[in-house]
Parts: sequence; structure tokens; C-alpha cells
Amino acid sequence: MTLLLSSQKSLYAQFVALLQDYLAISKFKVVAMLVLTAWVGLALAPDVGRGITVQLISLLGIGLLSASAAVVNHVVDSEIDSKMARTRHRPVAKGRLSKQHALSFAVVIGVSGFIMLLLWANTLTAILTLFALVGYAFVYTSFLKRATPQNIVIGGLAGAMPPLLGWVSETGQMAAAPWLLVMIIFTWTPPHFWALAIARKSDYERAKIPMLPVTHGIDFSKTCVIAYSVLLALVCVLPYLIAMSGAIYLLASSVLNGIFIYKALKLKFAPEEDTAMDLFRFSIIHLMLLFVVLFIDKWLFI
Ligand code: HEM
Ligand SMILES: CC(C)=CCC/C(C)=C/CC/C(C)=C/COP(=O)(O)OP(=O)(O)O
Repeated sequence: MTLLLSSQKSLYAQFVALLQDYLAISKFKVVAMLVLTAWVGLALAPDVGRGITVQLISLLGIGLLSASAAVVNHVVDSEIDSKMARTRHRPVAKGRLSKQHALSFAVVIGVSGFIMLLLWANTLTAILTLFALVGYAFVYTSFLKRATPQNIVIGGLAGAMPPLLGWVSETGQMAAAPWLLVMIIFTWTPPHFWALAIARKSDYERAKIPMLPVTHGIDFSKTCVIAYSVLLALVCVLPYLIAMSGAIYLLASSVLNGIFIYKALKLKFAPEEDTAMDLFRFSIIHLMLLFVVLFIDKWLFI
């Protein structure tokens, strides 16, 4: 009896460990944030009377294609990942999951997501989301990441697409307004990533990846972080200027961007041991709150 219970327990533990590995290769937390930004894009689009179920399936489709791209990233980057302290315990890099298993998983969730978008959103959303997948999984991961320190500036467009994808899933058409939300994430990505790359420079050096702090030094990278933080603050005013968002959004985004710029300045002029990682962590809270406020401003205060 004890033997049966303990073997059931170990089976359960194995199942949980496997689930954790599949969630890890899907970059679950990043995908959750991407889906949040897609949801806000969807919520800010003109109301065309689609039901909540169809909207949720559209978001699920975007999430599944994003996760599929993340899995391909884990497969393509497994050799690089195994050289970096931050990533060497990842399931594919460590060999706990084979590349074949991971790729089959990517194909299953990718095809499912694409079909969901075709059937419950529209062809334009399905195609644009596929472009974003190719942009991240192949253009950024297989090529740009190893080729140029501007890798994440150009590659960042793929991760910035979800608000547009959410909007188009509602309307079936492109519009100028969601591009402003894309621009916000596009401008946010470099300081988000370079803060981490500054803290993890030796990792990227060891893996021979030409991230900005490796090729141009930490001091220049910190200047770029400040420049993009200021640009981000300016871009964040645009939704207010075109009356897409109101005063609540303007106030909250100004506070968030003020803190962002303060932390970027601190990183350059008065750094402490944890300042770069502190900015990286804050960038995630910043983007999450910014998009939550975009939603609140639209639905509670207009
Ligand atoms: C090319 C663009 C981007 C690059 C290079 C990048 C890079 C990174 C890296 C290296 C990490 C650390 C992952 C780890 O701890 O193992 C990270 C974490 C994170 N990123 Fe980004 N990122 C990008 C775009 C985005 C976008 C567009 C979003 C969401 C809209 C996002 C949201 C997050 C979140 C939520 C985390 C924390 C994940 C966790 O705690 O597990 N990132 N990013
Ligand atoms: C369909 C769609 C919207 C696709 C976008 C998918 C996606 C997961 C974008 C996030 C970008 C990201 C986490 C980049 C880090 O990659 P990295 O290889 O530089 O970081 P790592 O070293 O942590 O793997």
C-alpha cells in the first residue's frame, strides 16, 4: 500500500515536473503579458458586437502562436542557452526535453492557434500573428540575435504586435490607433532588455552574442537606456493626444514614465549593485500597469 502510494506520488511529481518544463519553454509569463496587451488592443477597438467567447478564443489563438514562437526560440537557442548562467537549466538546453518533442509541441500549439484565429477571428489576424511568430522565432532568434547589437530593436517589433493583433481580431481591419500601442511596446523593449543585458553582460560574452553592452560597452548602453526611456515617455503621450485615452491614463503613464526615467538616470549616474536588475524588473511592472490603466481609463472613466 505504502509502495503504491509512493509510486503514485512519484508519478504525480513527474507529471508536475513535465508540465513545468512545457510551461517554461512556452515562456508562460512573457506570453501572459503579450496576451494582456492583445486584450487591451481588443478592448480599445470599436465595439462590433462580437461575443465574449469569440474574443477569448481569439486571445487564446494569439497566446498559442506566441507560445509556439517561444518554444522554437528554446530549440534554436539551446546551445547558446547552455552556455549562459541564466538559461543553462532550461529544459531543452539541459536535455530534459528533446528538440523533437519541443518542436512537435510548437507545431501542435501553433497550428491550433492559427486555426482558432482563422475560424473565430479573421484571416488578417491569423496572417499578422503568423508574421509575428516568424519575426520572433526565425528572423530574431535565428538571425538578428547573432548578427547585430540592434537585434532587439528590430526584433522587438514582433513582441510589440499583440495590441494590433487584438484590435484587428475585433474589426478585421488595420487602423492607425493600435499602431500607437505597438509603438509604446516597441520603444519600451530596448530599455527592458538592455537593463538585463547590462546585468548579464558576461553571460552574453561567454555565448558570443553581440548584445549592445558586449559590443559597445556598459556606459554607452546605459546612455541608450536613458534615450529610449525619454522616447518612451514621449510616445506614451500620443494616445492622449489623439483622444484615444483620457486624463487618468495621462496622469498614470506620466508617473510610471517618470519612475522609469529616474531609474534609468540612476543606472547611469549613481548605480548600486542591483540597479540594472531593478530597472529590468520595474520595466515589466511598468508595462503591465500601463496597459491596465489604458483599459481602466477607457472603460471606467470615459
Ligand atoms: C525582442 C524583444 C524582447 C527581448 C529581447 C526580451 C528579453 C527578455 C529576457 C532576456 C527576459 C528574461 C527571461 C528570463 O528570466 O529567463 C525577459 C523577461 C520578461 N519579458 Fe521580455 N523581452 C522582449 C520583449 C518582451 C515583450 C514584448 C514583453 C511583453 C509585452 C516582454 C515581457 C517580459 C516578461 C513579463 C518577462 C518576465 C518573465 C519571467 O519572469 O519569467 N518581453 N525578457
Ligand atoms: C506571435 C507573437 C506575438 C510572437 C512573439 C513571441 C514572443 C514570445 C516574444 C517575446 C520576446 C522575448 C521574450 C524575447 C527574448 O528572447 P531571447 O532569446 O533574447 O531571450 P532568452 O535568452 O531569455 O531566451
